[in-house]
Amino acid sequence: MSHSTPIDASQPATAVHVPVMADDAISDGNPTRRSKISDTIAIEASGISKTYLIGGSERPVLDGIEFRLRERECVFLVGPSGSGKTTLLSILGLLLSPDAGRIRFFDEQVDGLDEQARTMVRRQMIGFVFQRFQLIDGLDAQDNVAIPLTMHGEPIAMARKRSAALLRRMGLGDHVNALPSSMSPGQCQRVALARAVVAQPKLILADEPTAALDSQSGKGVMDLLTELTDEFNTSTVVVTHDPRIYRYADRVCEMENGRFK
Ligand SMILES: Nc1ncnc2c1ncn2[C@@H]1O[C@H](COP(=O)(O)OP(=O)(O)OP(=O)(O)O)[C@@H](O)[C@H]1O
Repeated sequence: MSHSTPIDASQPATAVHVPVMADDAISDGNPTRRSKISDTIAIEASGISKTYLIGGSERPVLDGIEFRLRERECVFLVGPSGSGKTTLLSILGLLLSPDAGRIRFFDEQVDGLDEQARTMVRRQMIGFVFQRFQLIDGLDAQDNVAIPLTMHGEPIAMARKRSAALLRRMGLGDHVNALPSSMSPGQCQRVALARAVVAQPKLILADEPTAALDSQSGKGVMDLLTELTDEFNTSTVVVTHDPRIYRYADRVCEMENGRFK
C-alpha cells in the first residue's frame, strides 16, 4: 500500500492530464472536467453484496455492485432513499464489510483486512466528509484540521501551521481559532473539507456534503471540493440527493434497490 505524503497547502501538486477511457456506468456527466481524469483505476469494487438482518429477517441492500472510480474522477451516487448509497459508500470507505465482493484501491486488495489494517488504510488513503460535519466541538478549526496530520505523526506545531495555512486559503482566515459552535454550517463544512484533504488522501468520500447547507454555502463547498481534489489528484465519491450540485460530477451513477440502474 502506498503511503500518502502530507501536503504543504501552499504548494500545489502537479496536475496529471491523461485521456479518459470509455465509462461503464455513465448516466450524466460534466464534460468540462473529463480531460483531467486519469486512466488509472483508483477504486475497483466487484460483486459487492450486503444484507442486513432487520427484525429477524434478512434484507438485501446491495446486490452484486460493480463500481470503478478513476484517478481524479468525481462520481456522484444518487437514487431514492434506501437504495443503498450510504451502505456502498461505507463499504468503499472500509467502515463496513461487505458479505461478498472484492475491493481494490490502486490495484491493492483492501477487502478482507483485519480491523487494524483497515484503520491504517483509511488513515493513509481516505478523507471523509459528512453531512453533519462531525467536527470535534472542543477543538478550534485549526486543531480540527490538524487531526489527520498529527495521526500521520506530524508534530503538533507544524500541523497547526499547515492547517491554518489551508484554512486561510479556503477563506477562513478569520476563523482559524474559532470553535465549531461559533461558525455557520457552511463554514463548518469548509473546515471539515480542509480536514478531509489536509493530509492529501488519494480518495475523498463525501456523504451528503451539502444537505445541511443553503445554496450559496453548498456551491462554495463544492467549488472548493472540486478545486482541492483537482489540485491534489484526489478521486472522489459523493452521495447526494441534491440536484443543485450534479453539475460538479464527472459521472452520476443512479442506484435503485441495491443496484445501479
Ligand atoms: N445498520 C443497519 N442495520 C439495518 N438496516 C440498515 C442499516 N443501515 C442501513 N439499513 C437499511 O438499508 C437500506 C439502505 O440504506 P442506505 O442508508 O444505504 O440507503 P441510502 O440510499 O443511503 O438512503 P438515504 O438516501 O435515505 O440515506 C435501508 O433500508 C436502511 O434502512
